[in-house]
Amino acid sequence: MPRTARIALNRPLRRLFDYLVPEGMQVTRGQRVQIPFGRQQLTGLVVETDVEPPAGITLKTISHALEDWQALPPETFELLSWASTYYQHPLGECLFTALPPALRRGRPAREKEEDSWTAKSSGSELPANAHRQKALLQWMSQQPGPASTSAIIKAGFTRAQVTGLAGKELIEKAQQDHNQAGALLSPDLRPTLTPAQQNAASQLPAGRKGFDATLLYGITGSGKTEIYLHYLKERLTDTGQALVLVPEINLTPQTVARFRHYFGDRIVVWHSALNDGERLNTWLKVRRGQPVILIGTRSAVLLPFTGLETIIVDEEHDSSYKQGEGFRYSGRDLAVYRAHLNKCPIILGSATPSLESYHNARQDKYRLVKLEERAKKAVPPTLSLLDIRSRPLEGGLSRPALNAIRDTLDRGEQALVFVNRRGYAPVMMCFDCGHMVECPRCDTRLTYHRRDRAMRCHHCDYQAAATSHCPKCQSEAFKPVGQGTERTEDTLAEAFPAVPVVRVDRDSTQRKGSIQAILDKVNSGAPCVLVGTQMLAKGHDFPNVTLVVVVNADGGLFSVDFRAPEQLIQTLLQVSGRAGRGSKAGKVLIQTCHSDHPLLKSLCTENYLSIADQLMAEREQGQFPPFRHMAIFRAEADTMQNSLELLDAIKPSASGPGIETWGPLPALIARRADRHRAQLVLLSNQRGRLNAVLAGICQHLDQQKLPPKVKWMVDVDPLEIG
Ligand SMILES: Nc1ncnc2c1ncn2[C@@H]1O[C@H](COP(=O)(O)OP(=O)(O)OP(=O)(O)O)[C@@H](O)[C@H]1O
Ligand SMILES: [Zn+2]
Repeated sequence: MPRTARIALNRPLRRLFDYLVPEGMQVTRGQRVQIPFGRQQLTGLVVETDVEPPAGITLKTISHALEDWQALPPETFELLSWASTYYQHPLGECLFTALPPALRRGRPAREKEEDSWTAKSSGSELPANAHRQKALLQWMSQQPGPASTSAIIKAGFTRAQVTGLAGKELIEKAQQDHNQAGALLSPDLRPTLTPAQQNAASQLPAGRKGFDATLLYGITGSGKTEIYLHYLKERLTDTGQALVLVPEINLTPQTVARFRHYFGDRIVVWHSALNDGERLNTWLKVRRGQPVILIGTRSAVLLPFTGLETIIVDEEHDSSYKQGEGFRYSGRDLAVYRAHLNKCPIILGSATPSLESYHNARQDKYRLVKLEERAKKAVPPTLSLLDIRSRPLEGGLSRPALNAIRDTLDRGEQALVFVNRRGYAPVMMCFDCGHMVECPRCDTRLTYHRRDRAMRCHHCDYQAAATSHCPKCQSEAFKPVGQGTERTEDTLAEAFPAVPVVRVDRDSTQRKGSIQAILDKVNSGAPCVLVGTQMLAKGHDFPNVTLVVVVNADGGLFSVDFRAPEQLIQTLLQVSGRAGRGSKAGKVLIQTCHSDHPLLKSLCTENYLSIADQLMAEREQGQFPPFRHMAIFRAEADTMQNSLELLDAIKPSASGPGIETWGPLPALIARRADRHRAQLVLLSNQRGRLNAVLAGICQHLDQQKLPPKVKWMVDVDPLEIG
């Protein structure tokens, strides 16, 4: 009998393709092959061999194998195929997500040598008309480190300009930067664990064999990173691999530097800022089984480890672990499954654990280890609510808050002001006719960005020039309403002209290297005020920040999303946790119009776990996750009717014993980028049953001929509803 293989393609298709295997070729599951497909040659991945092809079909033959080893080793393959079923995402796309872009395109799996460059001059010696070369030098001087040739070309310059500058010796070749920063620290300079840390560390799994999950609840500033380092030092063998998942790398470069102090070159990083060459090289290192400790964001969980000995997920509650589109996996949850497959321990660490993980700990599925003291001599900050109902505000800040900032600066310390919104103001309103400027493509208002005189939609890419009068009635009583980071920045700059006011949000950190410049300024310790969004809440360790002001805590208090209270508390505690991490005590002022709200009150008096217990009771009462499993079918179409019709049609198959459905209903933002969105929510306490129902509906929808403008997707364990 001729040999056959079943192949997955990088296509959104819930089907696989059978091919003949040429005489003498060895193929195994997970291997890359080149196949004829229509008139093209495509890269495929072998899913099964020696299959029985459907009768009556003439099979084509595999052209060749791209290598004689499996690009996806067995555990990685199994992880992805499990994820494909769990998240109801086509297997081909899941598998290809785990390959670096070069390998997806069928390129050879060989290390890519690439030159990187640093500028040696500002270009003053260049002739006046050498505009592009000057621009390139300027661009290079703004980069955080050496720039690779491909990054330079990606930024719009040419290879000729690079060779030109190199010929004039205005730039020079450099060592690649990504895996260099942070040198090995001599062991006697490493901190010894505090007694509280030692106690926590002693409860971590001793053996290396077998699945074992720990939830490490360590308050902000308790030194969880130090625990991870000691743990790895003790448990990891010289030949083993470790995976450390983090929500963000670029925002907190000091975390990687601390790992390098312990492990030097064994540390490799994986994140979205790597170029294709760096991705391929790192991927190959992991695939070859080199004993790396890989620090990476979400998708690092899909790397082809072959000798994984332990996994750490830092800030495990962070929503960035969940992929928001396409293959909507949770990096944290896949990490847990990966630890199962690898039979290795996993540590999930956070000061504000997700209710999902905490639920697992309460059910004894995870061991709970607590670390409730700050490292060094720091004490947790004191939190208080500042009722702003009848207070005049300047740029969102009340007098007492401004006074507290002044006192902090006068003492030579730093203050951090948290605002939940970037831009200048969330809406522009006419005080004559009441008109509020909306996005023409979405059911949202436009945010006013004063720095670049624009009004932008934060939900689609729409933008318009800002005007000084109402576009509807031409009145000049046309004003910004509400707070954004830019507006608070202006108020602070005016109130404290003698100190730098540093804004940290997606707009101010877009340029490469800007985050580093900001961190350098703050780490110098000189008095300054930081103002920013969420970005400031994440893992930073600024020892001289002693005051945190939350401009408005009320956003999440009355949301329809059942996760909103959990997320609000997590954000407030994380941002509060930036205060008083050094030797000086920290203080947190939370401005609110609801100072008698029980949730905010408990924030000031109770620890996170006891608040989590209360939130958990509410979840249990409403039978929300983690007490039931949730999935959402979303539909998008040119009209709301089309979206609702699609969901109405699947509702009967979604409703059955053991499954509750809500909807279909229009989404909270019903129109987004001119697409009308609706959703159908499914809830069940039987994961298997829910999964089977989802699979049936997906299969059915795949076979439907839908109108061209109608799209659907399924989100399992969604983080956002609405
Ligand atoms: N045993 C120790 N001795 C001295 N300093 C320590 C020790 N452990 C941690 N630190 C210091 O304490 C500070 C806080 O540690 P770390 O950043 O690891 O906290 P964390 O638990 O990750 O906090 P968060 O959750 O708020 O990000 C750091 O500056 C770290 O260097
Ligand atoms: Zn829009």
